[in-house]
Amino acid sequence: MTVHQEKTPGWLDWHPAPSRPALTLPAGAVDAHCHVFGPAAAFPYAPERKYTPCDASAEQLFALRDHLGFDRNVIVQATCHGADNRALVDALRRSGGRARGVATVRPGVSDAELRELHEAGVRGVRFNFVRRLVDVTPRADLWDVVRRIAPLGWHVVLYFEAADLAGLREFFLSVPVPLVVDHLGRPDVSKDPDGPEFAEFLSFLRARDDIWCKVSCPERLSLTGPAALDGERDAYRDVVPFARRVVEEFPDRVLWGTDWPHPNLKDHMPDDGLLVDFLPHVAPTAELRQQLLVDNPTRLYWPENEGS
Ligand SMILES: O=C(O)/C=C(\CC(=O)C(=O)O)C(=O)O
Repeated sequence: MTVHQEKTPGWLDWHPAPSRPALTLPAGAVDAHCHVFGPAAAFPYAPERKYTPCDASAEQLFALRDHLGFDRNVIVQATCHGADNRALVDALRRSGGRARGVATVRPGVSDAELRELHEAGVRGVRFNFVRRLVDVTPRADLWDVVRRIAPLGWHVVLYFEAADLAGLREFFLSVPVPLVVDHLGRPDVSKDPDGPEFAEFLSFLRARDDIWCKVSCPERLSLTGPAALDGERDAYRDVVPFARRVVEEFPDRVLWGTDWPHPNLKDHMPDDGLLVDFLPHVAPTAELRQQLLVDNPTRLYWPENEGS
Protein backbone atom coordinates (compact mmCIF):
# COMPACT_ATOMS: atom_id res chain seq x y z
CA MET A 1 0.00 0.00 0.00
CA THR A 2 1.39 3.43 -0.92
CA VAL A 3 1.24 5.89 1.94
CA HIS A 4 0.27 9.37 0.75
CA GLN A 5 1.18 11.84 3.45
CA GLU A 6 1.81 15.23 1.85
CA LYS A 7 3.90 17.69 3.83
CA THR A 8 2.07 20.58 5.46
CA PRO A 9 2.08 23.52 3.00
CA GLY A 10 5.05 25.83 3.64
CA TRP A 11 6.96 23.10 5.50
CA LEU A 12 10.68 23.87 5.86
CA ASP A 13 12.95 20.83 5.47
CA TRP A 14 16.02 20.39 7.65
CA HIS A 15 19.25 22.05 6.54
CA PRO A 16 20.89 19.85 3.89
CA ALA A 17 24.52 20.78 4.60
CA PRO A 18 25.10 22.18 8.10
CA SER A 19 28.52 23.64 8.82
CA ARG A 20 30.98 21.99 11.18
CA PRO A 21 30.83 23.87 14.51
CA ALA A 22 33.81 26.03 15.50
CA LEU A 23 33.10 24.91 19.09
CA THR A 24 34.62 21.53 19.97
CA LEU A 25 32.09 19.73 22.10
CA PRO A 26 33.26 17.99 25.29
CA ALA A 27 33.65 14.20 25.12
CA GLY A 28 30.34 12.47 25.82
CA ALA A 29 28.16 15.42 24.72
CA VAL A 30 24.45 14.61 24.43
CA ASP A 31 21.99 16.21 22.01
CA ALA A 32 19.15 15.96 24.54
CA HIS A 33 16.24 17.04 22.32
CA CYS A 34 15.79 15.83 18.78
CA HIS A 35 13.22 13.86 16.81
CA VAL A 36 12.89 11.19 14.14
CA PHE A 37 10.07 11.51 11.60
CA GLY A 38 9.05 8.40 9.70
CA PRO A 39 10.17 7.58 7.13
CA ALA A 40 6.44 7.62 6.39
CA ALA A 41 6.69 4.57 4.13
CA ALA A 42 7.82 2.49 7.14
CA PHE A 43 6.30 4.47 10.00
CA PRO A 44 3.23 6.43 8.80
CA TYR A 45 2.29 9.63 10.61
CA ALA A 46 -0.61 9.44 13.06
CA PRO A 47 -4.16 10.14 11.84
CA GLU A 48 -4.72 12.66 14.66
CA ARG A 49 -1.61 14.74 13.81
CA LYS A 50 -1.79 18.51 13.36
CA TYR A 51 1.05 18.68 10.81
CA THR A 52 2.79 16.40 8.34
CA PRO A 53 6.58 16.82 8.36
CA CYS A 54 9.28 15.82 5.91
CA ASP A 55 10.92 12.50 6.74
CA ALA A 56 13.90 12.67 9.09
CA SER A 57 15.26 9.16 9.64
CA ALA A 58 17.37 7.65 12.38
CA GLU A 59 20.33 7.30 9.98
CA GLN A 60 20.08 10.98 9.07
CA LEU A 61 19.93 11.92 12.77
CA PHE A 62 22.99 9.79 13.59
CA ALA A 63 24.91 11.32 10.64
CA LEU A 64 24.15 14.77 12.06
CA ARG A 65 25.22 13.63 15.55
CA ASP A 66 28.60 12.55 14.21
CA HIS A 67 29.02 15.65 12.02
CA LEU A 68 28.35 18.04 14.93
CA GLY A 69 30.52 16.11 17.40
CA PHE A 70 27.85 14.76 19.74
CA ASP A 71 28.23 11.35 21.28
CA ARG A 72 24.61 10.55 22.06
CA ASN A 73 21.00 11.60 21.48
CA VAL A 74 17.79 11.85 23.44
CA ILE A 75 14.99 11.33 20.92
CA VAL A 76 11.65 12.88 21.83
CA GLN A 77 8.40 11.53 20.40
CA ALA A 78 6.71 14.29 18.41
CA THR A 79 2.96 14.74 18.05
CA CYS A 80 2.96 13.86 14.34
CA HIS A 81 3.48 10.23 15.43
CA GLY A 82 0.84 10.45 18.20
CA ALA A 83 1.27 7.58 20.69
CA ASP A 84 2.68 5.26 18.01
CA ASN A 85 6.26 4.97 19.24
CA ARG A 86 7.49 2.53 16.56
CA ALA A 87 9.75 5.01 14.74
CA LEU A 88 11.24 6.06 18.09
CA VAL A 89 11.83 2.49 19.25
CA ASP A 90 13.37 1.56 15.89
CA ALA A 91 15.78 4.51 16.16
CA LEU A 92 16.71 3.65 19.75
CA ARG A 93 17.46 0.06 18.76
CA ARG A 94 19.56 1.13 15.77
CA SER A 95 21.59 3.51 17.96
CA GLY A 96 23.49 0.71 19.68
CA GLY A 97 22.85 2.21 23.12
CA ARG A 98 23.78 5.73 22.01
CA ALA A 99 20.23 7.05 22.18
CA ARG A 100 17.59 7.20 24.88
CA GLY A 101 13.99 8.20 24.32
CA VAL A 102 10.96 10.09 25.56
CA ALA A 103 7.69 8.48 24.42
CA THR A 104 4.02 9.38 24.28
CA VAL A 105 1.72 6.86 25.93
CA ARG A 106 -2.01 6.74 26.57
CA PRO A 107 -3.55 5.51 29.85
CA GLY A 108 -4.48 2.14 28.34
CA VAL A 109 -0.86 1.27 27.53
CA SER A 110 -0.11 -2.35 28.43
CA ASP A 111 2.58 -3.48 30.85
CA ALA A 112 4.21 -5.36 27.97
CA GLU A 113 4.41 -2.18 25.88
CA LEU A 114 5.90 -0.18 28.77
CA ARG A 115 8.45 -2.94 29.32
CA GLU A 116 9.36 -2.95 25.64
CA LEU A 117 9.76 0.85 25.65
CA HIS A 118 11.98 0.69 28.72
CA GLU A 119 14.15 -2.05 27.22
CA ALA A 120 14.53 0.00 24.04
CA GLY A 121 15.82 2.95 26.10
CA VAL A 122 12.77 5.09 26.87
CA ARG A 123 13.16 6.96 30.16
CA GLY A 124 10.30 9.45 30.09
CA VAL A 125 6.96 10.50 28.62
CA ARG A 126 6.05 13.85 27.14
CA PHE A 127 2.95 15.84 28.10
CA ASN A 128 2.24 18.44 25.45
CA PHE A 129 0.04 21.44 26.27
CA VAL A 130 0.75 23.50 23.15
CA ARG A 131 -2.67 23.98 21.58
CA ARG A 132 -1.55 24.16 17.95
CA LEU A 133 -0.01 20.66 18.39
CA VAL A 134 -2.55 18.63 20.36
CA ASP A 135 -6.14 18.46 21.57
CA VAL A 136 -6.59 18.85 25.32
CA THR A 137 -5.88 15.63 27.26
CA PRO A 138 -8.09 15.19 30.34
CA ARG A 139 -6.12 15.59 33.57
CA ALA A 140 -7.37 12.15 34.71
CA ASP A 141 -5.65 10.55 31.70
CA LEU A 142 -2.38 12.31 32.52
CA TRP A 143 -2.63 11.07 36.10
CA ASP A 144 -3.19 7.52 34.89
CA VAL A 145 -0.04 7.77 32.79
CA VAL A 146 1.96 9.16 35.73
CA ARG A 147 0.84 6.25 37.91
CA ARG A 148 1.93 3.78 35.25
CA ILE A 149 5.37 5.26 34.59
CA ALA A 150 6.41 6.21 38.13
CA PRO A 151 7.46 2.65 39.10
CA LEU A 152 9.79 2.57 36.07
CA GLY A 153 11.77 5.55 37.37
CA TRP A 154 10.77 7.64 34.33
CA HIS A 155 10.27 11.41 34.23
CA VAL A 156 7.71 13.67 32.53
CA VAL A 157 8.75 16.15 29.84
CA LEU A 158 6.49 19.22 29.76
CA TYR A 159 5.90 21.32 26.66
CA PHE A 160 3.81 24.45 27.30
CA GLU A 161 3.60 28.14 26.44
CA ALA A 162 4.74 30.62 29.11
CA ALA A 163 1.31 32.26 29.26
CA ASP A 164 -0.23 28.93 30.34
CA LEU A 165 2.15 28.20 33.23
CA ALA A 166 0.01 29.92 35.88
CA GLY A 167 -2.90 27.56 35.17
CA LEU A 168 -0.71 24.45 34.99
CA ARG A 169 1.75 25.08 37.83
CA GLU A 170 -0.22 23.41 40.61
CA PHE A 171 -0.78 20.27 38.53
CA PHE A 172 2.89 20.12 37.51
CA LEU A 173 4.10 20.48 41.09
CA SER A 174 1.82 17.65 42.20
CA VAL A 175 3.34 15.16 39.74
CA PRO A 176 5.56 12.90 41.87
CA VAL A 177 8.31 12.20 39.31
CA PRO A 178 11.08 14.45 37.96
CA LEU A 179 9.93 17.09 35.45
CA VAL A 180 11.80 18.35 32.38
CA VAL A 181 10.66 21.60 30.78
CA ASP A 182 11.08 22.01 27.02
CA HIS A 183 12.56 25.11 25.44
CA LEU A 184 12.83 27.42 28.47
CA GLY A 185 9.06 27.20 29.02
CA ARG A 186 8.68 29.14 25.74
CA PRO A 187 9.07 32.70 27.08
CA ASP A 188 7.94 35.72 25.09
CA VAL A 189 11.44 37.11 24.58
CA SER A 190 10.12 40.57 23.69
CA LYS A 191 9.39 40.87 27.42
CA ASP A 192 11.90 41.81 30.10
CA PRO A 193 13.94 38.85 31.39
CA ASP A 194 13.70 40.60 34.78
CA GLY A 195 9.93 41.04 34.43
CA PRO A 196 7.07 39.18 36.12
CA GLU A 197 6.45 36.50 33.46
CA PHE A 198 9.98 35.10 33.48
CA ALA A 199 10.14 35.56 37.27
CA GLU A 200 7.13 33.24 37.46
CA PHE A 201 9.00 30.66 35.41
CA LEU A 202 12.15 30.93 37.55
CA SER A 203 10.01 30.57 40.67
CA PHE A 204 8.53 27.37 39.19
CA LEU A 205 12.05 25.97 38.64
CA ARG A 206 12.94 26.89 42.24
CA ALA A 207 9.86 25.13 43.64
CA ARG A 208 11.47 21.66 43.45
CA ASP A 209 15.03 20.53 42.94
CA ASP A 210 14.03 17.83 40.43
CA ILE A 211 12.70 20.18 37.75
CA TRP A 212 15.07 20.28 34.80
CA CYS A 213 15.03 22.81 31.98
CA LYS A 214 16.09 22.59 28.34
CA VAL A 215 17.67 25.86 27.30
CA SER A 216 17.08 24.89 23.68
CA CYS A 217 15.30 26.32 20.65
CA PRO A 218 16.58 29.89 20.33
CA GLU A 219 15.63 29.59 16.64
CA ARG A 220 11.99 29.02 17.68
CA LEU A 221 11.86 31.65 20.42
CA SER A 222 13.78 34.50 18.82
CA LEU A 223 11.84 37.45 17.42
CA THR A 224 14.78 39.55 16.24
CA GLY A 225 17.39 37.00 15.12
CA PRO A 226 19.78 37.18 13.44
CA ALA A 227 19.30 33.63 12.19
CA ALA A 228 22.01 30.98 12.56
CA LEU A 229 22.77 31.04 8.84
CA ASP A 230 25.56 32.25 6.56
CA GLY A 231 28.32 32.02 9.16
CA GLU A 232 26.42 33.95 11.88
CA ARG A 233 27.96 32.99 15.25
CA ASP A 234 26.17 35.68 17.25
CA ALA A 235 22.61 34.56 16.48
CA TYR A 236 19.29 34.95 18.35
CA ARG A 237 20.58 37.64 20.72
CA ASP A 238 17.15 38.30 22.25
CA VAL A 239 17.04 34.74 23.66
CA VAL A 240 20.47 34.88 25.30
CA PRO A 241 19.54 36.70 28.56
CA PHE A 242 16.72 34.21 29.24
CA ALA A 243 18.78 31.08 28.57
CA ARG A 244 21.83 32.39 30.37
CA ARG A 245 19.83 33.28 33.47
CA VAL A 246 18.62 29.68 33.74
CA VAL A 247 22.05 28.14 33.06
CA GLU A 248 23.67 30.33 35.71
CA GLU A 249 21.07 29.70 38.41
CA PHE A 250 20.50 25.99 37.71
CA PRO A 251 23.78 24.73 36.21
CA ASP A 252 23.18 21.17 37.43
CA ARG A 253 19.72 20.74 35.91
CA VAL A 254 19.88 22.29 32.46
CA LEU A 255 19.93 20.34 29.20
CA TRP A 256 20.40 21.31 25.57
CA GLY A 257 19.38 19.84 22.24
CA THR A 258 19.39 20.77 18.59
CA ASP A 259 15.63 20.15 18.13
CA TRP A 260 16.54 18.66 14.74
CA PRO A 261 14.70 18.45 12.31
CA HIS A 262 13.10 21.64 13.68
CA PRO A 263 9.40 20.98 13.05
CA ASN A 264 7.02 23.81 12.25
CA LEU A 265 9.55 26.61 11.85
CA LYS A 266 8.01 29.24 9.64
CA ASP A 267 10.62 31.75 8.56
CA HIS A 268 13.99 29.99 8.31
CA MET A 269 15.74 26.67 8.83
CA PRO A 270 18.91 27.09 10.90
CA ASP A 271 22.33 25.68 10.10
CA ASP A 272 22.75 23.13 12.91
CA GLY A 273 26.52 23.74 13.11
CA LEU A 274 25.88 27.41 13.83
CA LEU A 275 23.25 26.44 16.41
CA VAL A 276 26.00 24.57 18.27
CA ASP A 277 28.11 27.70 17.99
CA PHE A 278 25.32 29.57 19.80
CA LEU A 279 26.11 27.55 22.95
CA PRO A 280 28.97 29.69 24.35
CA HIS A 281 26.52 32.62 24.54
CA VAL A 282 24.32 30.75 27.01
CA ALA A 283 26.98 28.63 28.73
CA PRO A 284 30.08 30.82 28.55
CA THR A 285 32.58 28.60 30.37
CA ALA A 286 33.91 25.12 29.60
CA GLU A 287 32.74 24.04 33.05
CA LEU A 288 29.13 25.16 32.39
CA ARG A 289 29.18 23.44 28.99
CA GLN A 290 30.48 20.23 30.59
CA GLN A 291 27.47 20.25 32.93
CA LEU A 292 24.97 21.26 30.25
CA LEU A 293 26.09 18.84 27.56
CA VAL A 294 27.61 15.89 29.43
CA ASP A 295 27.12 15.64 33.20
CA ASN A 296 23.44 16.59 33.41
CA PRO A 297 22.05 14.52 30.51
CA THR A 298 24.20 11.56 31.58
CA ARG A 299 22.79 11.75 35.10
CA LEU A 300 19.20 11.87 33.81
CA TYR A 301 19.39 9.43 30.88
CA TRP A 302 22.43 7.18 31.46
CA PRO A 303 22.77 7.17 35.28
CA GLU A 304 24.55 3.82 35.01
CA ASN A 305 27.41 5.62 33.12
CA GLU A 306 27.73 8.55 35.50
CA GLY A 307 31.32 9.31 36.41
CA SER A 308 32.68 6.69 34.02
O1 LIG B 1 10.34 20.22 18.19
C1 LIG B 1 9.74 20.65 19.16
O2 LIG B 1 10.13 20.38 20.28
C2 LIG B 1 8.60 21.47 18.99
C3 LIG B 1 7.53 21.33 18.18
C4 LIG B 1 6.95 20.09 17.68
C5 LIG B 1 6.59 19.17 18.75
O3 LIG B 1 7.02 19.32 19.85
C6 LIG B 1 5.70 18.01 18.51
O4 LIG B 1 5.13 17.87 17.44
O5 LIG B 1 5.56 17.23 19.45
C7 LIG B 1 6.85 22.58 17.85
O6 LIG B 1 7.01 23.56 18.59
O7 LIG B 1 6.15 22.60 16.82
